[in-house]
Amino acid sequence: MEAMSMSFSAVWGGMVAVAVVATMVYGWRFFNWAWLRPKRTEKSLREQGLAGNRYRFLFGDLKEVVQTTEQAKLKPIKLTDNIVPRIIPFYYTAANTYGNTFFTWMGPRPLVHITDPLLIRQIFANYNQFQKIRGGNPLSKMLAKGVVDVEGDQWVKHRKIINPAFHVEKLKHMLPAFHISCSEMISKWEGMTKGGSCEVDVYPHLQTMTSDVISRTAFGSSYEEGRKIFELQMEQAKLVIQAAQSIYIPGSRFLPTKRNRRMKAIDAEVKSSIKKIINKRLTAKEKGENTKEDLLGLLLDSNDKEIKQQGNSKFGLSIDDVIEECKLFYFAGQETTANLLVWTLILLSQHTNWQERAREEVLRVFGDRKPDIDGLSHLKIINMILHEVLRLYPPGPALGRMIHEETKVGNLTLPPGTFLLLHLMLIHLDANLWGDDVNEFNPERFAEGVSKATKEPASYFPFGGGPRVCVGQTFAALEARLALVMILRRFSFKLSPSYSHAPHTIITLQPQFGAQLILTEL
Ligand code: HEM
Repeated sequence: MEAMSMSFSAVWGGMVAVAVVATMVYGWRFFNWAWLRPKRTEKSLREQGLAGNRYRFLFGDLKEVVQTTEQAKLKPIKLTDNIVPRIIPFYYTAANTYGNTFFTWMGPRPLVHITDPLLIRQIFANYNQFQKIRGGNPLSKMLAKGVVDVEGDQWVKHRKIINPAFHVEKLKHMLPAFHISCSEMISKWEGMTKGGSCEVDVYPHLQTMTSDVISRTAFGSSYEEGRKIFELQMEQAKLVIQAAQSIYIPGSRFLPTKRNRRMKAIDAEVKSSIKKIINKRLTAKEKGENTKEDLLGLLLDSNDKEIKQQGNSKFGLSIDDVIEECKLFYFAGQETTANLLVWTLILLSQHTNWQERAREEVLRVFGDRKPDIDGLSHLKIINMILHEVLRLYPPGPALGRMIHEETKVGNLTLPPGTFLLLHLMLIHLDANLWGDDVNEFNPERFAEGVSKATKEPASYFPFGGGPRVCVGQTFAALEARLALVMILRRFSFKLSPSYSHAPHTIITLQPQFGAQLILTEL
């Protein structure tokens, strides 16, 4: 009996000892992660001459970034004001305090801010070393994975299969789908103006149009189902942003919170809808039916070709991969193009001389004719205008990267795990690069092309750069040009007195209170 009780207490004692050691190990790891490592990094960055914020336990600058952004969003600004302090108030103040390259803290991670165009070009070129930011809440991935979410050989494989779907030769066949979506929007506006003028918040209309374009071009005849997917993806985007604005506690994605449950339900529904569309398509293909030349069809074809060429299915995408790519097209291609169009209409409302010049060009090139790919590719004034809008209002004002091993960036040596923020917009607004009129809307600066518009040719990055440059760039340019042609031909427009200038970012750069314009039928 005594022996039994002794062995019980020995076991109990052992368990307590294990628990104490485990607590100490995890406690130490946590302390190292949340305090010692960031402090060591801070010391090393300062020793290398880089200025930045003092590290604060666990949250770093996260709370202030959220607070200052919320604060900035409370008030609209004047049309002539610099928009940077409203969009990234915290980083704007830090840049003014510390200079061009500096660091802040994203939780316990150092965030090094880069505003040197040559350095950014190097980072884009070395895409294996400088990868997309990972970590945080794994549920955020539910919005879209696909090609944006892979690195190294996997990225090469995805990109190789996706690229052919976005060749201009293929996009040509999507022009009718662009045209239908755009005509629907124009008809709605005609219904509102009834031959005269009226105030329209054009932003939601442009969003519907660009989502319709993606629904039609991604899934062809199944675009009604595509629309439903789009709505679900929009809801998911809002939930992902909420999740991204808080520190992620490992394992908390499994908790049955309202947000977690909704995110998982949306993900399941989106995946199942896309799977149904794909299965229908595969059955049609097996029967030898003519499958449409939409993004999904092109993706499936390109995938088949790659597998046949390499003789092994591991070189192709799985059906789950294809689903993720389709989800990604909504996310990557819809808001971005809607934002480009909405800022274009806002700027042309202010700068009516450019609106007139653009309209003259449209009437000269097309008259009443249906816009074709040739004409759209030769619109010089419209092209200059779109370049200038993307300079002043890039849909992605800054891009994130991270490093996984000690890496040299310029003359800095950064530790593994460092995040980098590449400030495209700050470069687009740098007077040293663009001249004293940098804050003015002046499409003329692009009259001789992008390379002649700045003192340093590699200073314009609305579509990113290097091998991971936006795959949908020509798609977006074509869609935006066509939409502008159709709008300019039918309406003149100016800002309504009820418009408040309030650019803000929800992943992309948007007008916070909409875009109220007075449309007048021509
Ligand atoms: C005005 C419209 C658009 C802008 C300004 C834009 C901007 C960008 C930027 C800046 C990147 C690079 C991101 C980074 O390096 O971290 C990117 C990547 C990407 N974009 Fe776009 N985009 C637009 C339209 C589109 C469209 C219409 C699609 C597809 C339908 C699309 C699909 C993608 C994809 C798939 C990637 C990831 C490429 C990769 O990682 O290899 N984008 N875009």
